[in-house]
Amino acid sequence: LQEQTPVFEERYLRYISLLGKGNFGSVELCRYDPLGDNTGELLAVKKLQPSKRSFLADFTKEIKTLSVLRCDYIVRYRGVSYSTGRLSMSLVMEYMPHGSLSGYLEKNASVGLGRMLLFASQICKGMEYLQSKRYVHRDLAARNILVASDSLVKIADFGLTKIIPDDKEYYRVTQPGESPIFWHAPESITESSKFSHKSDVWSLGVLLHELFSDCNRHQSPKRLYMQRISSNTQGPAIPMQLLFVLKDNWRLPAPAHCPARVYALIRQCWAYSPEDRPSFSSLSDQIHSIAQEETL
Ligand SMILES: C[C@H](Nc1nc(-c2c[nH]c3ncc(Cl)cc23)ncc1F)C(=O)NCC(F)(F)F
Repeated sequence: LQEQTPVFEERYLRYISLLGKGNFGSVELCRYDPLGDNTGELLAVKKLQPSKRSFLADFTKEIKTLSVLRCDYIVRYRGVSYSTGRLSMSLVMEYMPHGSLSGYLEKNASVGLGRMLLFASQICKGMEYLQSKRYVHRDLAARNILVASDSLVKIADFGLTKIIPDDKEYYRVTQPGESPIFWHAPESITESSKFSHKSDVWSLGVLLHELFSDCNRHQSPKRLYMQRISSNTQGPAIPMQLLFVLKDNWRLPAPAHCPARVYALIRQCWAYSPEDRPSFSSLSDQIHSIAQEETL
């Protein structure tokens, strides 16, 4: 890791509570309190479960990914903490007091159109920045957006992020883990498992659908897709059934109370062929003009 990686001494990281679990380990709320007087700052510490070597390699890659990112709309990396005892390391990030966007919207159903569009444009700007670094997030979903304040959200969870090689326009995944296929573009679901900035645009469309459904789990992408592909399919049939309805040009229906112009924008993100999908900067512009019209 680069020498400028700040190191937080484990002995001053005081555990407060568990923020959440992932298949890698867990994220804990800690206070970094070297003075021992509770004046230290709150931090989110991602602890890797003591596990297989591959996890450590991926973890180090995630740390390298995050450490070069400097953007107001991306969760801020703070450094690392080494635990001598367990010979493992933790990733230290800024703590976002309002938690994930999905949790926030379930708690605050009164988020108006103006703020929804503000959140959408912030996520687009964060994705524009990621694209400028040739990063493909690959796991864009409301559960992976964090809420800093009532007017600021940030993209988080770079565990699946890949860098597109300079000579290519996409990244091909060899070992797709348990992928969130209901957020994946068709070309990422088929055997080719291709991921690009345009497949991130597809996932952003699904994220906007969640946003304008207030992340209501009864209208979640997974629930709606499973209803459509007749929920009696189990196992391997699901990706194929999903591809079938997408090829047949079926898409998630407009969420209740979703303005027609917003749903039209979401549908652009779900163009079957990647090159027909808009760029993040075009999406930002369109969201901006919708915000001006709709909130007049
Ligand atoms: C496993 C962890 N899960 C959770 N994290 C938090 C959280 C609150 N505040 C936070 N501040 C900084 C961080 Cl990194 C997480 C949180 N809240 C609920 C969770 F279930 C996680 O990383 N989730 C991915 C993402 F960060 F994108 F939401």
